[in-house]
Amino acid sequence: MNSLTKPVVGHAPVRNNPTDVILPARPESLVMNSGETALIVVDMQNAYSTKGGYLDLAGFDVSSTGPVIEQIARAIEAARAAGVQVIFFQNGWDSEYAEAGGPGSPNWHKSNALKTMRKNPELQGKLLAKGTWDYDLVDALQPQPGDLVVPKPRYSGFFNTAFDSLLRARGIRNLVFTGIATNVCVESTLRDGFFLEYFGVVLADATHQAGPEFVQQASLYNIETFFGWVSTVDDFCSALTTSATQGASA
Ligand SMILES: C/C(=C/NC(N)=O)C(=O)O
Repeated sequence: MNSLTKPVVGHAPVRNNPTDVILPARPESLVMNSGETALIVVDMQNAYSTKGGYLDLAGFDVSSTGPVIEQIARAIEAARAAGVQVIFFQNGWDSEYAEAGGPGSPNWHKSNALKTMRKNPELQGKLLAKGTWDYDLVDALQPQPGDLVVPKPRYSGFFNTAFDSLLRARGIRNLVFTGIATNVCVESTLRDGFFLEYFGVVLADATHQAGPEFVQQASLYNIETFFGWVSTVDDFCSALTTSATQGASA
């Protein structure tokens, strides 16, 4: 049975409107109204995808993030053309790292960015601090008018941010995730969204893990099996194009 012959689920489970999109996904296809859907671009900053950025300096492999950036650019273009809200997350803290928390915060102990700076004092102030190259979104993925940018201080984009309010004010119920890292901020945000009744889908080929390849597979397994759905950039782009064509001829 392929994904299209499986049951179709979603917030709008009957396709009754030209702006409804059927997105092939695992474990089953989803019906999503494009006006109730946002494309989420998680932390596509130099820190997470560029050589010389935080993840690279902390010893994680970022050598294959180039194709992921290209896939995200395709998804963004298709979303903008279809009127799907694009939301960029940007992870990090103020230049004094007050928002990162001190020793009283588990974040201070677990953040590999903070640990890398403590081990290499010459890097102090350079990693994930607002206003630095490391914090900046990569050149190839820049917000345009109409997109939203949400700064976030922890792995989950729902924590201490305006994200949930921005979504609820716009009637958005479906979150289509891209970005880095699948197993950290993407999965954390998708999981929190699940608890808040959002339908979360990850475009697997527009994401990249922090760590060995098996954590990418583990995250996708977790999402497909417990928290949401898994699709691809090709399927997302074709679903939006098909819906636009049908809307135009309706
Ligand atoms: C490891 C890590 C991941 N962040 C993310 N954007 O998924 C971090 O921020 O330390």
